[in-house]
Amino acid sequence: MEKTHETEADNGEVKVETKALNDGSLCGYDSLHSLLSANLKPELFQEVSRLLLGLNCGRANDNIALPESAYVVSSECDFDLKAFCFHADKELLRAPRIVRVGLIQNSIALPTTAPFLDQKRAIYQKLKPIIEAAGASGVNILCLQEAWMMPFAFCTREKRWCEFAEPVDRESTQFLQDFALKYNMVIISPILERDVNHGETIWNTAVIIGNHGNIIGKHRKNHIPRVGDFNESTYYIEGNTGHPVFETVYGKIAVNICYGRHHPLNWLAFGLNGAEIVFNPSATVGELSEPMWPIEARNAAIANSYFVGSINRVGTETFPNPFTSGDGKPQHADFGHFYGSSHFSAPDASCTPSLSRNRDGLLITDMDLNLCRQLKDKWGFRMTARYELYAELLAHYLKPDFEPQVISDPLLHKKSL
Ligand SMILES: NC(=O)NCCC(=O)O
Repeated sequence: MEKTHETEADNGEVKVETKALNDGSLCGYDSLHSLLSANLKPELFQEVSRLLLGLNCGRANDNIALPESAYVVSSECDFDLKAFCFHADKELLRAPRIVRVGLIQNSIALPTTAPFLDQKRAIYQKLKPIIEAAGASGVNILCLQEAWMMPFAFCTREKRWCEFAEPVDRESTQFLQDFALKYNMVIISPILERDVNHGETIWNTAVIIGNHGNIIGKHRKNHIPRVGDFNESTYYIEGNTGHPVFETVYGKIAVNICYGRHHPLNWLAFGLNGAEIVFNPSATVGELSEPMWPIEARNAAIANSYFVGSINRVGTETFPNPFTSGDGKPQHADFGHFYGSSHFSAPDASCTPSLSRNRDGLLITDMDLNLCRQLKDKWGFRMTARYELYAELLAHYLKPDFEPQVISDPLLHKKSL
């Protein structure tokens, strides 16, 4: 990381100096938004924001005020707290359907060398005030990050980390059920699942806890990465739960876990099943995916006329034994920096500024779900999608004798004069 400073020499020449920073910030700023806002003239920043964040009902996202107690907790417990609002047009025949949605990003609480039970308990302790702040702020639906109850140890390929896996009705779910009940809140809890009834198998799973503290259901990660240090297929395989949409008292929600965000058909399937908000709990690092991060979520929200809540871990998790990435590069003991930057994208192409790149955080956003149908009516993506064309292509593609439809230039191999 580097921080830039402008200095003026005696001859009036402006020199830009850079200073190395290793705190996970962007040149000393906690997000791209704050970097731009601090360095651009207001009229330029407004224009850049218009394109970078889009406009919602013709204007920039409004901030919303939260109870004072939430700000006090965020400063005492040192987590980023931001709150915004997506509006929809007023309709004559339907009342607004406004829900308050929260995303939590966090680093682990103890070194990965600490006893496992201590690590688990410390994460619970760390999350408690953040979840309480969400509840006290009236959050209706809250989503945590991928495998929130453990370090993201899947880079190591060591099987001892499987000990963190739990059946869906166990400790981590019980911990969250109390908050769901206390705050009348739906909670999405992405965990490492152990399915005892199916031979103790392990899955990357999101548990959906209803506002009565009940378990509504679960969804298992559909697409498992084999990229860089993301050696997750050493631990679990592709999910077998399809693309469920969970109808909750606050709206229809679905979960596209991390690497699934690179698969447009995965996003589409949740949309076809009627999702109004799709959460993307993730664990991903700067070097691998940061330029993709804001684009994929925003594109999914636009293409499928739903809201997307993107959550990423924060910080660097260092493991006791070094590992390699199979790319000839030196062995190392961490994934790199999990860059946080959790945010919401809306179907009208607008999105909120992101949470910090290097601090724990809670992002709260009000959204009028009427916006989903309004965008369907406006752009008609569902009506113009030509699904039958693609169904036919895919059916054909899956056959062993498939041949790509390529029309070659008959003069392809003719030498130029
Ligand atoms: N957790 C996970 O699936 N990470 C894969 C890397 C990425 O998709 O950015």
